[in-house]
Amino acid sequence: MAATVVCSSGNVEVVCQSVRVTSAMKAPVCVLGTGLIGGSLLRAALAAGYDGWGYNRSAAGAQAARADGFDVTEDLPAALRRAAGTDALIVVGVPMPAVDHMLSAIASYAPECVLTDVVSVKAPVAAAVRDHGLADRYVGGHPMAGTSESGWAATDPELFRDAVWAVGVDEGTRAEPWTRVARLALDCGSVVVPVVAAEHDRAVARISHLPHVLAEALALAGATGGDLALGLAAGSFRDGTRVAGTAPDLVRAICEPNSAALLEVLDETLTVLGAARDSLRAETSLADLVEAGHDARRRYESARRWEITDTLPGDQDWLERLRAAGQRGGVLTRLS
Ligand SMILES: NC(=O)c1ccc[n+]([C@@H]2O[C@H](COP(=O)([O-])OP(=O)(O)OC[C@H]3O[C@@H](n4cnc5c(N)ncnc54)[C@H](O)[C@@H]3O)[C@@H](O)[C@H]2O)c1
Ligand SMILES: O=C(O)C(=O)C[C@]1(C(=O)O)C=C[C@@H](O)C=C1
Repeated sequence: MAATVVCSSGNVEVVCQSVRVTSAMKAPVCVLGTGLIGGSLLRAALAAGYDGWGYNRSAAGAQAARADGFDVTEDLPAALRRAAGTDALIVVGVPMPAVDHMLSAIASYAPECVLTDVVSVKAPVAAAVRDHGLADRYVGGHPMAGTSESGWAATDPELFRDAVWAVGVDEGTRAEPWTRVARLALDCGSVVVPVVAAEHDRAVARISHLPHVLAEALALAGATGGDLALGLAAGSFRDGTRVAGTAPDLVRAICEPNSAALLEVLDETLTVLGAARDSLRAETSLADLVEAGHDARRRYESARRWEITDTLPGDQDWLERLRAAGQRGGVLTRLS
């Protein structure tokens, strides 16, 4: 059934006609790592009519998913053998340090399946995929959604609703696997931003990795103020430190593989903070920082994405055209 869908969340607002999709078009998903993101993806895909199963390294994690009625095993070769020789789409849902292990297993047990991932950095995953000889079947992915919680207990099939989901348009990407990954993102309720790995990594250093580092620093500043400071803390401290509640190992796995881009934006930010410090020391005004920051926040709030309607995977020059559209704020909201 075709329906009008309005997707609206923060700076994402698009109106689209959904397309007729039958369950026969939906090849199964095999999710490696059923924590917050992989587990939410498995649940969202099943809710959208996909078949699917998962792997979790811990018996307790797999058991928790099974208790909720999901088909999750702690046997990685078994999960992959089940995908081998089928049209299953493999989704790598683990943190960056565990990616190499997943790719080795994929190369051994399911060498022909199309694969994607949800990892927060894209160039390091793409390099690992090349090292394992899997590049022709890989399309990078990154759902821009999450919480500070971890593990199966935190999963939510609605996590990706109205989110943006970055899908890689790097040199050599093939149309058929790209379409499958983009369709999964759309079926999970997201809109798709086409982006090349290096540009993705520079962008997320600014809007995700720097905020994680600043949240840690802000949490420290508050805690150093002792009981009184923490007792007085209200909205600004709560919002600014929210992601410091994320598991430390995961924050490191998100930020450290993107160190070059993160260093660049950290240096920029230190310069801005240094100027604020100099102003306060000289007892002059904070106006420069505050007015520029206020304008920047308004730009974010009023930014509107637009729907890409003139390019589909497989069209002539589709990779270049999708890439250019993504850079200009375009999103794909449907695939025919
Ligand atoms: N948390 C977020 O907000 C967020 C958002 C978008 C993308 N991501 C990315 O998604 C991926 C998963 O993060 P998450 O938030 O779901 O974390 P999580 O801790 O909730 O889940 C991680 C999963 O990976 C598994 N895992 C970890 N190390 C492993 C290893 N060595 N071998 C096998 N399995 C292993 C864990 O058992 C768990 O199932 C990461 O790459 C992260 O960068 C996270
Ligand atoms: O909302 C959160 O809790 C998140 O941390 C999600 C968030 C982010 O916005 O920075 C974290 C890491 C990602 O790779 C993508 C999204």
